Amino acid sequence: MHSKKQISHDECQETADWLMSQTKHRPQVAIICGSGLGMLADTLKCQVSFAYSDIPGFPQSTVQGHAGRLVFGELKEKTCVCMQGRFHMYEGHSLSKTTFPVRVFKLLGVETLIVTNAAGSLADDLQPGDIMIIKDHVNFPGLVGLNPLSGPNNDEFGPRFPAMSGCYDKGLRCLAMEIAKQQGIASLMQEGVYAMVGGPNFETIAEAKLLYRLGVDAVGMSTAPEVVVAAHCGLRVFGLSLITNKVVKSYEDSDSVSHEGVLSASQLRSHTVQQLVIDLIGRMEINNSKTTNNAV
Ligand SMILES: O=P(O)(O)O[C@H]1O[C@H](CO)[C@@H](O)[C@H]1O
Ligand SMILES: Nc1nc2[nH]cnc2c(=O)[nH]1
Repeated sequence: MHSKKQISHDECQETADWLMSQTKHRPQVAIICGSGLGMLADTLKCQVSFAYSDIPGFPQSTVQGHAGRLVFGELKEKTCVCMQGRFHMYEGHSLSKTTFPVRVFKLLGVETLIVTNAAGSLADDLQPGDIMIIKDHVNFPGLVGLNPLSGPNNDEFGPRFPAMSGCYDKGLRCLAMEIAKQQGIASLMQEGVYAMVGGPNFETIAEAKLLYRLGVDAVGMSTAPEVVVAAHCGLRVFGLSLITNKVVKSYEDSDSVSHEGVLSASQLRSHTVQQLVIDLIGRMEINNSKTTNNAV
């Protein structure tokens, strides 16, 4: 399952070329929507969308709440591409497949990647409905060698040993907090550390206690591989976790988490997340110039 075989630069290029032959949109910003957060894609103007099953080389989404569509369009004068549904390691995709879209985005000319996810909170002061700006992550699968960059390095994308110390852009984190204050939602927001675990089961109480002691603020089953690959190829990254549940970390607590609960909690706040992301895209500066906007 976790084959070391990397998807080659040529294979990524083939998919990018196919997409560029199907739409004149040339995205500057890519957005990966977390569980239940796919409605963000519906806000794009002049939309052109593709089912993942129609895109050469693309894996399929198998998780409820991940529609499986790639949507191109305009948002606040910027050209965007939005993944309505991401790929997770636990679905059985290799990590190279899981992160394949990120490299395709790079080849499409994307400069900034926005990742969103639904996550459980460990921090005492993060409640369901809160939004955590990801300032750093712990990539548990990566720490034991389940890393999308394992295998021969693809020098065309980036170096063998990429630094990860600044992988969540500080300027965008500050801008998001400023926007949250202006939108009156600052009380819902704080920065924190996201940990990726392999899933698909949720945490045992002992695992939850361990994560808590390690200083992890929120936990989920995605995002870190995408961010590692994005940082490797020089994309600027911004990440948000929508807190959908408290992780049960006491044997006295009879609460239990479910994916259905995660989806309904994320839908309750999806509009707030949307507004934040829309304004962030509107206010962020992009270095590469826009090549097209009005044609589909
Ligand atoms: O990380 P996203 O895709 O938002 O999804 C989160 O929600 C699912 C569990 O309910 C897991 O896939 C977890 O990673
Ligand atoms: N691992 C994990 N992933 C989640 N995604 C949403 N909530 C959770 C959670 O509590 N744990």
